[in-house]
Amino acid sequence: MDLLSESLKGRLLFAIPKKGRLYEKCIELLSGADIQFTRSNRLDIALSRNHNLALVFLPASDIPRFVGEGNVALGITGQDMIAEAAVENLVTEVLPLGFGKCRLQIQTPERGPLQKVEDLAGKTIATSFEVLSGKFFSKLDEQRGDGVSTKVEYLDGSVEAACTLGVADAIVDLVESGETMRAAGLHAIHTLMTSEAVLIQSNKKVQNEDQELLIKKIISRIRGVMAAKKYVLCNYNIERKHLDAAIKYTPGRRAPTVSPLENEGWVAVSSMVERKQLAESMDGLENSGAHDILVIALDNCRV
Ligand SMILES: Nc1ncnc2c1ncn2[C@@H]1O[C@H](COP(=O)(O)OP(=O)(O)OP(=O)(O)O)[C@@H](O)[C@H]1O
Ligand SMILES: O=P(O)(O)OC[C@H]1O[C@H](OP(=O)(O)OP(=O)(O)O)[C@H](O)[C@@H]1O
Repeated sequence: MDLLSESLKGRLLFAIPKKGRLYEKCIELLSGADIQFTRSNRLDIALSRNHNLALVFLPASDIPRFVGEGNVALGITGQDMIAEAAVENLVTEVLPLGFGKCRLQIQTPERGPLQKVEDLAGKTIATSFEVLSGKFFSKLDEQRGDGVSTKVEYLDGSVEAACTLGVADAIVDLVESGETMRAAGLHAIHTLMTSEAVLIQSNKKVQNEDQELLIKKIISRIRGVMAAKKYVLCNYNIERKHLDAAIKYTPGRRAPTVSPLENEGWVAVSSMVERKQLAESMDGLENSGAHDILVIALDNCRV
C-alpha cells in the first residue's frame, strides 16, 4: 500500500471543488469551521491537521457522484451539479451555503426568430448540462408527439459562443449577473432550475460511529459559520414601557434577552437579528424609543 493510502486509512473524506467559482468560498468556510489542512501543490488530497479527516479536491461536477457512491462522505457542490449527475436519491442536501447562486437557463439570440421554448422544436441546443437539457427537450418532443427531435450537443466550455459560431440555435447555460449572456447577444427564454452551493452527505453509511460523530461535528460547525454570517447581535437600551413595541423589531431567534438597568424603568435588550433586516429593525427601534443601539458582528455561533 502506498504512503498516501496508508495515511488516508480510517479518515473521513470530504470533497471540495478543486478550482473555479466555489473554491475560495469553500476554503473560507473550512477556515471558519477550524478544519486545518495543508494542501500540497501536487496532490488533490490534503490531510487535516486537527481532525481525522482528509479533504479531496475534485471537479465540482464529479463531487455528486463520489458522494452518491459513498467513496466520499461529505461534499460541497452546486445543486445544478447534483441534478445533472442525477444522484438526488443517493445524497442528502444538508445545508444551503448561500453562495454560488445562479440559474440554469435556455438562451437564444436576442434578435432572431427563436423567442419561445416551442420555437426550439427540432433545433440544436449546445450545453454542458446534457442530462438536464436532454430530459427537458425529450419531454417537450414527447408532448408534441410530431416525431421531430430536438438535438442536444455537449460542449465542455465557452457554450455562450455556440450560437454566434453557428454550432447551435440555442444554449442552456448558467446565468448569474447575465453579463456573459448579454455580451454574447443572447437572452433567457426559460429557467430550467435555480441553484446554489450546498453541503451534501452520502446516503451510504460511514465505516463507524467515530466517523458518524465527526460528520455531525463538521455539519454543526459549518451551520455555525453560516448562522454567524446570517445574523448580527443587536443591543439597545429602552424604557420598559416601550419594550413591547421595540421587541416587534427584534424578536430574536428564540426570544430576546431582557435585563434590568440600574436606571429605574429602563432595560437592556440583546437579540439576534437577520443581517438583511437590520436597517429596517434599527429604524423601527429608533422610532420605538430605543437608545444606544449597538450592532455586533458575530465571528461564529451555534444556534
Ligand atoms: N456565474 C456564476 N455565478 C454563481 N455561481 C456559479 C456561476 N457559474 C457557476 N456557478 C456555480 O459554481 C459551480 C461550479 O462552476 P465552475 O464554472 O466554477 O465549475 P467548473 O466549470 O467545474 O470549473 P471550471 O470552469 O473552472 O472548469 C456551478 O456548478 C454552479 O453551481
Ligand atoms: O451571468 P454571469 O455573471 O455572466 O455568469 C455566467 C457565466 O458564469 C459561468 O461561467 P464561468 O465564468 O464560471 O466560467 P466557465 O464558463 O469557464 O465555467 C457560466 O458558465 C457563465 O458563462
